[in-house]
Amino acid sequence: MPVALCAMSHSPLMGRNDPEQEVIDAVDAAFDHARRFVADFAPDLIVIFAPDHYNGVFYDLLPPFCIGAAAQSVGDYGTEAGPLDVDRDAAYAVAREVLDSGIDVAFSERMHVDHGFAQALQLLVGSITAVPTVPIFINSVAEPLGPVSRVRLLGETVGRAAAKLDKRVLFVGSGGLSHDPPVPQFATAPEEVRERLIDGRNPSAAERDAREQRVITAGRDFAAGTAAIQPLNPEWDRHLLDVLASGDLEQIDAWTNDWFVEQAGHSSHEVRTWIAAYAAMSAAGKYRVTSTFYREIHEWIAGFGITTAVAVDE
Ligand SMILES: O=C(O)/C=C/c1cccc(O)c1O
Ligand SMILES: [Fe+2]
Repeated sequence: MPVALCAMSHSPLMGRNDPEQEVIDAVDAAFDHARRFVADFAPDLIVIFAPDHYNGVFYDLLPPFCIGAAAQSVGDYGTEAGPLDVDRDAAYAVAREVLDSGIDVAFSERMHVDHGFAQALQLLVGSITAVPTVPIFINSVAEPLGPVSRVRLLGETVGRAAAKLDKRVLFVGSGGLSHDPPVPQFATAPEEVRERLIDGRNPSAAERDAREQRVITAGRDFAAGTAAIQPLNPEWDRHLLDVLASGDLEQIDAWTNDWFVEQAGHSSHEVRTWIAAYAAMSAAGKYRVTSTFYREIHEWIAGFGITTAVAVDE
């Protein structure tokens, strides 16, 4: 059955700490294009790969990957809260295929997700319930991380499983590109923050607000050039976009996790979601990137990209 792809950066600072109007207009136009692309494709199912930012997944039990058969959005940064419309049968089918292929994916009947999933679904299809989904969490934040080659293999297997579903499947990757927002690192966090990283579910409204305000302020400082945040790396971002568009994804296997951080910041690991989505596309054969948007947006602490791709009939 037909497959298509939309990979996009997210940033919860959108609408809260905005760049100049010309940039907003350009992003809006790119999202309009992506929305038309998705509407024209008319997916029966969205398989979405996204990270979490210590809102749904914590160090009390931290899998590299998790497929949700049911999922609940926490509604951080004003994103839509509540249950996603998860296609449970499809989630089980995908999980079986992934496990059969030897990839030890975790599985959840109550996955908690944050803006990584919700913002992408809201921007592309209007809501977290507009189209049935299979949500797939990819740890991109909490070290230690496995090699990126495993993400590519996960994506390929998910793509093979999706091809057997007899549905029109849109693969979405949500995250990246180069960026290093102040998401805490367990290794360097003070004790009270560590406790939150281990078991931080259901923060009070005041706790959530304080945390979000800290990131919004960091975005303002970054745009003003006064934040101690690793710079964006547009050259690295464009190289990644070129590699993904080339279809030669195996070259990514040689990239080390340290290299991602050196080049593009800790949260550049979020491009794992793009790599998985493109690898899923590759399982159906050759693909062609049909649109690419890229801007450095300091206000949103993001090398900000949006791409779409279609399968090529051979
Ligand atoms: O506050 C967080 O949890 C994350 C914020 C953020 C900021 C900019 C880009 C991103 O991908 C983010 O997740
Ligand atoms: Fe993120």
